Amino acid sequence: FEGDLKWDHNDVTYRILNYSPDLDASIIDDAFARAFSVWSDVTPLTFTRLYDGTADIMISFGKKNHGDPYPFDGKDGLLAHAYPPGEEIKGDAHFDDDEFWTLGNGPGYSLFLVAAHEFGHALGLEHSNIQDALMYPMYKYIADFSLHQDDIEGIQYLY
Ligand SMILES: O=C(O)[C@@H](Cc1c[nH]c2ccccc12)NS(=O)(=O)c1ccc(-c2ccc(I)cc2)cc1
Ligand SMILES: [Ca+2]
Ligand SMILES: [Ca+2]
Ligand SMILES: [Zn+2]
Ligand SMILES: [Zn+2]
Repeated sequence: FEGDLKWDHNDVTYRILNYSPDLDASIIDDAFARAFSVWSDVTPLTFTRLYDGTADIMISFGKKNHGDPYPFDGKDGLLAHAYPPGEEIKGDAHFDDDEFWTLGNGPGYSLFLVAAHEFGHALGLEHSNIQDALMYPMYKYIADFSLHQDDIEGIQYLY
């Protein structure tokens, strides 16, 4: 998944291809929009939602084998993955629908937090070794989330 690529345009587009049954569609739409604004707040990037055709970041939920060489693994373990910027599958974000997607601190994983992390990868970021950074490789629930300086430096280095 690694690549030191970045988007060659700032007006990045995304499309939500399908939904998880765990949350209302409008809640999922909003979680993704908020996850994109985490990054647009600190860069010249804009994120525009498309409802058909091909967008840079094609978002989908899937289970186990879902059409690429990186199958998901059932509940827990792998939560999601996103490809670094580029054509076709590059930039796309896939979420494991064997997870229970939520927003609060209850059981399951925060779709907002995981999406914000995945979109970091979709923009070209790799993992951080700072525990409080969004791009740290381990999921943890954060109530009132804000980007860590390391995340900001990383994305501003690229864009
Ligand atoms: O890191 C990921 O994006 C995926 C895919 C992946 C696995 N190995 C690598 C190595 C390099 C990049 C991505 C991945 N791994 S994951 O176990 O599904 C995972 C997803 C999100 C997070 C995460 C979410 C929210 C916060 I805050 C911090 C980490 C940790 C781990
Ligand atoms: Ca793409
Ligand atoms: Ca999983
Ligand atoms: Zn995939
Ligand atoms: Zn990651």
